[in-house]
Amino acid sequence: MVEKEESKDEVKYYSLEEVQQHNSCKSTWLIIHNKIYDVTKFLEEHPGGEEVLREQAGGDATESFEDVGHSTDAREMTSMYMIGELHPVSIYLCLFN
Ligand code: HEM
Repeated sequence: MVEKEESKDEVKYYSLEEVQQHNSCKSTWLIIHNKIYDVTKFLEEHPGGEEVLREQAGGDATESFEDVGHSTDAREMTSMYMIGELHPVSIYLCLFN
């Protein structure tokens, strides 16, 4: 029987609270455009340095990510670290609180 290694069409949703727990160098998650990225293994490789990513750890890095004006290559690279999306309820709460 052939089994799929992973199902690409299944989106994993995380709440803002879950993302906020991953704010250390042991586990560093970021939100960019409502998508969640685990950049723990990328910290040392990031051309813009580790520090800028750490500053945003556990939170929404969309504005700083866009302010830098990342290249198309950098944008494509983000998909390697995407682990899921921000839960719609968290998006709603972020917008209206
Ligand atoms: C998964 C997320 C990210 C990826 C894959 C990524 C990737 C990259 C890459 C490939 C570069 C080299 C320049 C380019 O190609 O544009 C770069 C530069 C840089 N990045 Fe990121 N980046 C990410 C997130 C962030 C975030 C959240 C910030 C800000 C908090 C940031 C700040 C910077 C800075 C300051 C530079 C240096 C720009 C320069 O020297 O001109 N990056 N990044």
